[in-house]
Amino acid sequence: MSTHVRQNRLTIPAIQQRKGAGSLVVLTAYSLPMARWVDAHADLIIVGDSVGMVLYGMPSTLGVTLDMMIAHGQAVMRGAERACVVVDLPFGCYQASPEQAFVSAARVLRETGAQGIKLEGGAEMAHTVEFLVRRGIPVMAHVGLMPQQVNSMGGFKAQGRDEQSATKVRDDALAMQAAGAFSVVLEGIAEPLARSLSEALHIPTIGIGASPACDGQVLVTEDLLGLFGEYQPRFVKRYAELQPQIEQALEHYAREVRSGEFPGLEHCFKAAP
Ligand SMILES: Nc1nc(=O)c2c([nH]1)NC[C@@H]1CN(c3ccc(C(=O)N[C@@H](CCC(=O)O)C(=O)O)cc3)CN21
Ligand SMILES: CC(C)C(=O)C(=O)O
Ligand SMILES: [Mg+2]
Repeated sequence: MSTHVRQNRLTIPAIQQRKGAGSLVVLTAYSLPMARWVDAHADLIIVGDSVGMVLYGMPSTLGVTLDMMIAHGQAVMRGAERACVVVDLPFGCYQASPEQAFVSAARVLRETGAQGIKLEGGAEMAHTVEFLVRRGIPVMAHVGLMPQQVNSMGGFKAQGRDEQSATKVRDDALAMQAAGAFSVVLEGIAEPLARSLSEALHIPTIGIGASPACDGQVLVTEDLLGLFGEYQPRFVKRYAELQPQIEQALEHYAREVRSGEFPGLEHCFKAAP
């Protein structure tokens, strides 16, 4: 029996090779139970820094730390066994230098067992991505609407809607591909731009608010389950409304505790005979 390298998991090269071979299913997860549910259906799981907004109520992703990402990455790795898993590098742990990015990314891979990292940025991050990739760290790029740049963008605003902005997004994506990224997330960009980029690039494009022509699609899992109601970007489709069910169950429990209906004797331990 093999005691090491248990690899019935989709690999990074397998994901990269899926270019043009049917849509990749990508979802986020932050916890063990969500990772188990998602693992049955997704090719790739992203442990997103959106965790800060979805689970911690932060106003943006800027408050998320590397320690938080590692803790959530560990939980997800315990729950997922067949999907490929990549972890977002959070704001401030990779932008300063290629060396800083390497130390952060190495911690993620070493402490979580995830196969790759994702980082936001375009041409300005190309040198860093090349530095990581040449040292054995698979990098997923993320261009277009970059939530970690919310302050300079003045909000979560779609990108690439005019010629100048489209040229910037295109240059960013091409720079990430040239630097060796195995795939690129296209977030919040004009549809025709996402379509033409998906045709132009030889690495798989994963769209969120991008285009059906992307090589894969990603959504924040809580968004599609109706478990996150703070805001609703245009690109979210709700496949379930779980919040009312949770509210009803909790209301029922509270009512039964107050009326004395719960717990029944069947929920209690008998004395020793
Ligand atoms: N739950 C969740 N889902 C996400 O998709 C997500 C996060 N959190 N956190 C990190 C970023 C932030 N994202 C967001 C958040 C809001 C909008 C939004 O409200 N967009 C509006 C207006 C866009 C515009 O002005 O151009 C929209 O209607 O889509 C978009 C992306 C995407 N990411
Ligand atoms: C939506 C995905 C791509 C992401 O970056 C996140 O969840 O943080
Ligand atoms: Mg993210």
